[in-house]
Parts: sequence; C-alpha cells; structure tokens
Amino acid sequence: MGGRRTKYKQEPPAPLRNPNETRPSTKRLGKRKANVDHEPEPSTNSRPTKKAKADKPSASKKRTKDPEKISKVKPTPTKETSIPLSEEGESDGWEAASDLEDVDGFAVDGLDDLDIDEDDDLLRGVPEELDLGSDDEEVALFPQKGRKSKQAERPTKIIPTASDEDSDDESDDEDGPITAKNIEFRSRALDEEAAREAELDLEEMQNAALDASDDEIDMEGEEEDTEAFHLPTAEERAEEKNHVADVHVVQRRMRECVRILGNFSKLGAKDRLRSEYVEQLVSDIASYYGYNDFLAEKLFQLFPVSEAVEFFEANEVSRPVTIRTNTLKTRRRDLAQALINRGVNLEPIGKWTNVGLQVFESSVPIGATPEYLSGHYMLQAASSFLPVIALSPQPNERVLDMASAPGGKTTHIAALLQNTGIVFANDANKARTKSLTANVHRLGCKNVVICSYDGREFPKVMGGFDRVLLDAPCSGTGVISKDSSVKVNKSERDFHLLSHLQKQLILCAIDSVSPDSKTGGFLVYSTCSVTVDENEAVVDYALRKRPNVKLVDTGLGFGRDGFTKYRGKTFHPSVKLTKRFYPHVHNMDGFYVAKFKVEKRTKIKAGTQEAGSTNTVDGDEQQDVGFDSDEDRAFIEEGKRIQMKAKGLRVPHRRQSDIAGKVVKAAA
Ligand SMILES: C[S@@+](CC[C@H](N)C(=O)[O-])C[C@H]1O[C@@H](n2cnc3c(N)ncnc32)[C@H](O)[C@@H]1O
Repeated sequence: MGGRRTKYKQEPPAPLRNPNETRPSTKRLGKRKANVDHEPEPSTNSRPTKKAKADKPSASKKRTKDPEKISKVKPTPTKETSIPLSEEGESDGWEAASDLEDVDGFAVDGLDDLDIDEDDDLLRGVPEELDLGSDDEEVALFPQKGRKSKQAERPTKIIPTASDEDSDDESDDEDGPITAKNIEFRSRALDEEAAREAELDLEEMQNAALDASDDEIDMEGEEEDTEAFHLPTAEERAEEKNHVADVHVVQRRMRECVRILGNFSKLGAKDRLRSEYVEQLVSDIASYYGYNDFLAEKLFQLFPVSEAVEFFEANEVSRPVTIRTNTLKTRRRDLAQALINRGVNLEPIGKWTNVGLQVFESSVPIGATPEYLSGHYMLQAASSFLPVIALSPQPNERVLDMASAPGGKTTHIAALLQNTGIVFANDANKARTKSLTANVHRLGCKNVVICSYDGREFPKVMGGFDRVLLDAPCSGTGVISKDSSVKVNKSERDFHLLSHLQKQLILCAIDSVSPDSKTGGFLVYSTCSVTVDENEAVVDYALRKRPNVKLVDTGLGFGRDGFTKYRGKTFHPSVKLTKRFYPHVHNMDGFYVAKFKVEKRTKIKAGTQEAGSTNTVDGDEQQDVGFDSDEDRAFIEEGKRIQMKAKGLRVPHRRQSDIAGKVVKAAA
C-alpha cells in the first residue's frame, strides 16, 4: 500500500516560483466548476478523495468536448482562449474601470468622519481597497494563463452543471449547445446531478473511516521522513530571512509542517513545540504566497492547518466568470441562446440561482456584446448574487441598498421587485454613484433612486424600509484573487477601523428597517471578507446592541455556518445561522451573509440595558446610534484626536500602549 511517505518520495517537486520573483499568473477563467450544493467537508488529507477520483473522467471529457461544442455554432476558440471582457481586453463601456479611478474620491467622501486627515495614510488607505471588494463588475478583467495551482487541479466541482455528467435522456444532447429548447432540461439535470453528488458525499464519508485506518499504517513509515526533516531553529530562521529562500525548500517545508501538524503527537520532533511548526508554516505561507505576516496569520487561523493551505492556494486562481440575467429585459434561456450564437460557451451556474450563467470561453468580449450594452445581463461574481437572494425583496416594497455602488446588487433587487416599489441606492462615494447610475440605466431599472449619504446618517435621512441591504465596505479578504494588493496592505489597525465602521453602519441599517412592515422587516448584512472581525463580531455586536433584532435563516441552502466560537470569543448561538463562503470550497469569492428580522422595539426596564443602546423607547422614534460604551471609547478618542489635528489644534501624543490596548480591547 502506498503510504504518504511513498507518495511524498515519489512526487516530483512541483514547478515553483521564487517568492521574490513576480509570480506568474495562474489565472485562467471558467475552466473549473465545483459543487456549492454539496459542499465538501474541510479536507484534512491531501490525497484525492474518492469523489474527486470519480469526477476526473467527466472533467477531462468536458475539456475535450467544449471546443467542439462551440465550433457547431461559431469559429472555435482555442482551448487556451481566455474570456475577453471588452474589445480592448478591459472594461470598455463597463463601469468597473471607472470605479477604480474613483477610489480616492471614495476615501474622502465615504469615511470623512472616520478620521481622515492628510498624514494619516492608513485611514486613507483603508477605503481604497474596500470598493474593490464585491464590486460586481470587476470580474477578472484580464484572464491570464500561467502556473496551474494545486487548487486549479482539484477535481471537485463547485458550480455543478448538467453537462458534467452524461445524461441517459437521449432526447437531449448534453454535448450540444444550450438552446432555448434544452435549457430547461439542463436545469433539471442539475438537480439530478446534485442528488448524485449527495450520494457520492455519503460514500465519501463512509470511506473516510477506512482512509483513516490507512493513514495509521502510512504514518509508521513516515517517521523516517520526519527524521530527515529539520525544522529550522529561531536563529536559522532569522538567518534565512537575510537570503532569498529557495522555493523548493519552502514548499517542502510547508508540506512537511502540514503533515506533522496533522499528527503532531506522533510526528513532531520531541524537543520542538507545536507552535514552532505553526510559526514556521505561517511564515512560509506568507513568503510563498506573498502576504504580510500579519494577514497570513489572520487568515491561517480561520481554518484547520491543511485547509488553510487550500484557501491560500485558491486565492491564486481566478474564480469563474459569471453573469446575471437581467430579468427586466430577457429570460435566461433567451440570453444563453443569444450569447451562444455569438460564440460564447456557457452553462447555468447551479440550482441555487435561476438567473446565473457561467461563461467558460468566449470569442467575443463579454463586457461589450450588444446584449451587454442593451442591459440583458450584468457581469457579476456568483457570490454577489447571494445577499440579494437572502434579502428576497417582494414586489411593491421599499428597499434601501445602503452601500450600493456600482450597483450589481441594486439592479438585482430592482429586477426581483419587477420594477415595482422603490429602491434607494445609496453610496457615500459620490464619484462611484456615476457607475451606479450607468448600470441602473443600462439595465432598465425604473424604480431606483440614487443618493449619496454616509450610511451612518440613516435613518435620520429616511427610514421605514421594508428591507435593507448593507453590503458593507470591507477589507476584501474574500476577493484576493481579484485584488492581490490586499495581501500586503492590510494591517491590524485597518481591521479595527473597518470593524468599527461596520458596527456603526449595521446599527443604522437596523434602525432604518420598519418593524411594522407587512411583507418584510429584514436586514441583510454581507461582506466580501472572510475575517471574523468584519463578520460574526459585527453581527454579534448588533444583536447585543439591538435586542429587537434576531438572526434568521438566510434561505441560501449552502455555505458554511458562521462561527459561534472563535479564538476565545463566544458569539450568540444564533450566529450559526449566518453563512460563510470560501473560494476553495465553493469556487466563488470569499463572502459572508447574515439575515436579521427586525421586530418592534419594546420598553426595557431601566438598568437592563447597556449604556449606548437605543432600544429603550417604544414606537417609531429613532435615536442616534450610541457609541459611548467602553468598547467604543478608544475609537471615539482616536477620532477626536484626528479632528483636533485637522483643525490645526495641538494634539496630545498618542500613547502607543494606550492605543494598542484600547483598540484591541474594543475590537475584541
Ligand atoms: C462592497 S462595496 C458595495 C458593492 C455594491 N453593493 C455592489 O453590489 O455593487 C462597498 C461600498 O460601500 C461604500 N461605502 C463606504 N463607506 C460608506 C459609508 N460610510 N456609507 C455608505 N457607503 C459607504 C463604498 O463607496 C463602496 O461602494
């Protein structure tokens, strides 16, 4: 039996890059699909699963068949054809490009109460990345080819489609192009595929027990390898930092650390601590994938050891290009047919959406087709459909999209409202509302009012909404494959400031929802970040500050449950109802979605409420968001300090220990 030891010995070193060299891009779009409907359990074993093995033949079959499929309709793009998104290879006529230029404007407009002053680079820096986050139309402008990562080779399908499996139904040729006639059939086939996947999952779970006993056997032989592996001492690590690390050495060391940490009591060197292996692994991950040490560690902590590596690997690969059918103008089957006729190879995304299409290859610029220009679809990341599906707006409702530019979700809401009711699409960054306006017009949304307030001004500006979406400004740690600058430009302080802003915004969003709504009374909070500070911690804070809200099921049907415990913090048990999405599990951007039901405020007896809470009055009266608890003091003081400085007043020096202590406490 080939144990792990044998596998590692036989495995030739994978092609590696020098971490100090520019990393060749691994981006190649739309080639891989995976299964969101049946998400795999976190892998703790690097060997291919049985399910994965079973998937392989159909995956390779698909690769060989796709070009033929296209050639029936249009000149065949080569297998290496990337997906042009516009004539020039960038977003021509596509607002996302201008969004990037708007970034500075956003920094000033969006966060001016949040301590922006001239020499506070960090505060300027934070928002610059925020809007790169879940901007829907920023789907990989330049699909590139290059090193195919381990993640890209994973055969697990994340977005299942009918044509991945042969159909028994001879009335529909799954290898043929999607037509108006067969698209219904193929959607049905997705359900069947999902059922088959469920069976495979079950089988895989049953086999896991057998695999575990195999591992025991493998481990015995592996001990020899452990002897050969030397974990550098602190001095050796310091010395190594002075040189360019050999990537082969780094890669082997990462593999060894993962393996040893998987069974530390047996494989760990007797004179070394587990934490030393972890420290080495995090440091190697940071240098190998190009993260700063702080962020590498922060992200590493979210997962079991071997899964963490999968997450980092997945961030090196582009997510599939996906589009959302604008049902105000067309139907998915008609859009699919129109694009197929233009030489686009596409398929429905998965059963969880009836408007999404995944684009595999295209011989035309997907961001400049006549269908695109006439608003038949939005280029939109699959993850970005999720908050609106969770929001589930109903016709004739009054909806607030509190941070809406460039409008991927606003236009989706407008479509679900079928152009009835009203959507207030707000964004603090005035410059970014240009692209929002353009998208609203292009998609033919007639029920949208665009405004530009700081979200923290709601509900003073207006309230009483049936539903509110807060797709919050965030660090973008879920979209690193789109914006790799996040890897190096986020510090601890960024996360504290962001988390604080998100906490302020979520309270304002809650207070903007009408508890008297006949049809709604819901808030959806989402981010394109995977950190707990920006997600569960914010949601938990809202639950504590607003006893009139409760979390409800998102209705999404997939995704990992939110953390209820994390690194010594305990959140409300209902935080489990919130959902996390990961690139390495769902093959979509990292994302977080929470759905709240807002109830009527009740009178709470004096003394039972934290200072700063607003939930002390009956009726409609909306009060200011209180931020006077201990938790907020550090931020308030920091804000005052910066405001004084901006006014030219003499500011007392910031005591380092004070700031670090208070801010860390506040964020805890
Ligand atoms: C993640 S993006 C929103 C993407 C958008 N929902 C979509 O689907 O296209 C976050 C947005 O929040 C905006 N923003 C930042 N701070 C804000 C604030 N205090 N109030 C309102 N909007 C804010 C940014 O300008 C940015 O456009």
